[in-house]
Amino acid sequence: MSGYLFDTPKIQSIPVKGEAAEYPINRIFCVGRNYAAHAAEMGGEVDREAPWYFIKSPSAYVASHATVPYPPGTANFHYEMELALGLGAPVFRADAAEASAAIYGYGCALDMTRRDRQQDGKDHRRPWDLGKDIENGAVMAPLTRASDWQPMGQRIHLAVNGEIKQDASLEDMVWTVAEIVSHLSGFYHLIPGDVIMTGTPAGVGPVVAGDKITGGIDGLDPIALTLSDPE
Ligand SMILES: CC(=O)CC(=O)C(=O)O
Repeated sequence: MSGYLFDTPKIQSIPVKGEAAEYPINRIFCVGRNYAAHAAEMGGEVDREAPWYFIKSPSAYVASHATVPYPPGTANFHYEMELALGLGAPVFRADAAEASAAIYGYGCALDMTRRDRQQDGKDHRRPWDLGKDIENGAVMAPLTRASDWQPMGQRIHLAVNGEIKQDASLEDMVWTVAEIVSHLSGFYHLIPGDVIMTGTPAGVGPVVAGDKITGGIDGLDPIALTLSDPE
């Protein structure tokens, strides 16, 4: 082969606290309904048998503190504040201890959602791609290495224009990060660069052009996103 027919998109990467090099994104997995109160506000229940997932394209990534246009194809665009983790070692069919040891770091994330398109998918028993896989819809703040921070029931919160909308504890997660990585490794050969967003607590809601979203998890770099007018 003598090269590609056209230029390929650059690899998306997340800054890491205290590191010059960035964390290159391979895949973005997202856990659905990992907080009972959010499952209830969506009219559902958590699945206690096993976690379940949807996927966002790496090209959906945007760095925290960006200003991005209100996306096309929705009249009900929602924020979802989440804890994200990035893997730093390969794992396949890992137990919880191996899974935990493979986590490179953690960061705040926003799983931006076209709620109307997601509902459409649910109503017609179709996939959620248009609801979840959104350009600029996988927002991530810089990662903190796992050696410097571990999830231990820290506060997770989000505000829109300064008004608190989501406020919970990481202890409320149905599936722990080790359980999630272990379970997902039963389906994929997970590798460094694979990112997992671990689900959102209750209090999701709509945003409009001009809104500023800010969020945080105690001990991690905060996250922000501002919405400008649609293109
Ligand atoms: C019901 C959802 O929006 C799924 C999801 O993104 C989450 O629970 O987090």
